[in-house]
Amino acid sequence: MNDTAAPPATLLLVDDDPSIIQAASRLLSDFGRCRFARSAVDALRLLRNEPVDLVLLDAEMPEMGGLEMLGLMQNSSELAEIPVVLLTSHRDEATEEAAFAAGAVDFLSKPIRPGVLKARVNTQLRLSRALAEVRRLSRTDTLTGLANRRAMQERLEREVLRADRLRTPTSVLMIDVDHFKAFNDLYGHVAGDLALIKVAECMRKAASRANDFCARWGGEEFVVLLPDTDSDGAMAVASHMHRALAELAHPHEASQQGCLSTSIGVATLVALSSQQPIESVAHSLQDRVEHLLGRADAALYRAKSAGRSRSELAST
Ligand SMILES: Nc1nc2c(ncn2[C@@H]2O[C@H](COP(=O)(O)OP(=O)(O)OP(=O)(O)O)[C@@H](O)[C@H]2O)c(=O)[nH]1
Repeated sequence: MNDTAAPPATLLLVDDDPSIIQAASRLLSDFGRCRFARSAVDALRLLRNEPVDLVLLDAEMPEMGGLEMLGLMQNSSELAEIPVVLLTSHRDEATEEAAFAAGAVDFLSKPIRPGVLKARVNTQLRLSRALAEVRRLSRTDTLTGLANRRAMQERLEREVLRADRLRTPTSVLMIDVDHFKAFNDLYGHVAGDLALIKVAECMRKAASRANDFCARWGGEEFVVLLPDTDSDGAMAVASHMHRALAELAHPHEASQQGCLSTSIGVATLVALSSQQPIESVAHSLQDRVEHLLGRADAALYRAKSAGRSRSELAST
């Protein structure tokens, strides 16, 4: 009944009754790994430390019940998207309604009926995998496989918040392919698409730290986010990008360089000083992200005007 072609899942069983945990983990072992917790507090700790695909949660537990735990999960950005199936010995409509209102994806009454449990778990795992794939696709640029503009916007906002909290600098590169209209006109759109894929590969090579994040911003324009990176570091990454493209030497006879090149605008959000409280930052998160991108864009414009195939650093 379970989806045998699917990758193994991690299920978390939360119940204060060890016999339920034992029975459920035996029934569900075909789906992958079963983790268990005897209380909501232990379950929340585990969820914060390891990835879990589905939670089977007992509604009635001492100290903190399943509904309360579900409420905490729904209010946490890290945990809200993990599907939760609520298990309860109550069969009344009000309990079922309360489970769905609290954010449960399904509801099962005890005693557990093995066939029904397996079927419901199978359905929820398939749904959550499909949803994860939709989410991934909605954040990916299909041509280059890089993140898309929407994913970069979200990441930028998260990164600016993180940088404020940790008082670290953050930089962005705004990258635009030089004379790309002429490239398309000369070599055709298919060759143009292939060139964009090559540019994306060079970008990945140049911005290679684990937290560096590259996205296609639109058309032949890209943005790279460099967490924990000051302007010197960002200019160094920009140089790596120019070098990677020079080594690639992809012909572009309509450009003065003779090969594919980019112009880059670099902007850095300087770290808050230790005396500056986070609350003193006057502008909204969106305004700060826009301002940072605006500075990178203005620097990119200067790089284009100064002859292309170069980087310019935005003043702070
Ligand atoms: N092949 C291809 N071309 C694209 C894609 N997206 C945008 N373009 C083309 O990129 C070109 C961008 O042209 P412009 O904005 O005039 O800039 P440019 O020719 O690169 O000139 P500079 O930026 O000033 O160096 C346009 O011809 C777009 O059609 C794409 O996905 N594939």
